[in-house]
Amino acid sequence: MIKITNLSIHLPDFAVQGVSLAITPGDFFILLGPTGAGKSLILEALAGLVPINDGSLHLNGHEITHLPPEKRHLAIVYQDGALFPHLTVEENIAFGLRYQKKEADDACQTVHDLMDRLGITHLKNRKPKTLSGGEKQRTALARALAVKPDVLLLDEPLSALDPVTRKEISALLKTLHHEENMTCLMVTHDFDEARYLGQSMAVIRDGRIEQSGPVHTLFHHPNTPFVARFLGAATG
Ligand SMILES: Nc1ncnc2c1ncn2[C@@H]1O[C@H](COP(=O)(O)OP(=O)(O)OP(=O)(O)O)[C@@H](O)[C@H]1O
Repeated sequence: MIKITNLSIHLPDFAVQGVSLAITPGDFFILLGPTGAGKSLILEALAGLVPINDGSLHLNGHEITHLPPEKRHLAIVYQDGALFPHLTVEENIAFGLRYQKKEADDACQTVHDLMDRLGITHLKNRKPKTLSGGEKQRTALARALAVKPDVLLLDEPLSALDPVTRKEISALLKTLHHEENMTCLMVTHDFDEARYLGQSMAVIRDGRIEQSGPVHTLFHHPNTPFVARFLGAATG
C-alpha cells in the first residue's frame, strides 16, 4: 500500500538518509524515535510537503513522488489540529470536500455523519478558538476523514492533550482505524500509545531506520543496542 524507497532529504543541518519502508493496507504503523530524528520529515515527504532529494514514494502501486499534495489521497492531522481559525467546526470539516466533485447533499451528509460519529455535532457553529484541545482534535480528525483518504497521517495528534482526553481520543482512533480498515501512519513519542495503537513500527535515529517490524517484536526482541536502550525505558 505505502512503499517508501531509499528516501533522502538533505537540509542544511540534518539529513534523512536512505529510508525504505513498506506499509501494508490496513496497518497502523508507528514512527518512534528521539526528538529531532526525522520522523515528521518522513511523514511530510509522504504528504508532499517537503522536497525530497532522492528516492521514490508509491501508494497503492502508483508512484506519487512528484504529485502535488492534493493529488496524493492522504490526509494529515497535526498536534494542534491546525484548524482554519476563521471557519466554524462544520466549515472546517467541509473544507476539503470543496475540491472533490461531490453533490452538495452528499457533502453535507458526509459532514453531518462525521460530526455525529465524533460527537461534535453540538459544536458545529463554534470557531476553533472556543474549543478544548480534545474538541479540536476530534474536529481535525473529522476534517481528515471527510475526504476519505487512502492513508491517514498523524503527527503526534495526542501529545498536546491532557491524559484523560488523550486516552479518549486514542480509543476513538483505534475504533475508527478498526471500523474503516484504514491505513494509518503515526509519529509519536509515547511508548504506551505505540503499543496500544500500533501494529507495526519503525524506530528512527538520526534520519535512518534503526529497526522496523511488528510492535511486539521491537519491544521484546530489539536487534540493536540503541533500540534496546531506547525502548528499554518503556519496558522498565
Ligand atoms: N524545513 C526545515 N528546514 C530545515 N531543517 C528542518 C526543517 N524541518 C525539519 N528540520 C530539521 O530536521 C530535523 C528533524 O526534524 P523532524 O521534525 O523530522 O524531527 P522529529 O523526529 O519529528 O522530532 P520531534 O519528535 O521533536 O517532533 C530537526 O533537526 C529539524 O530542526
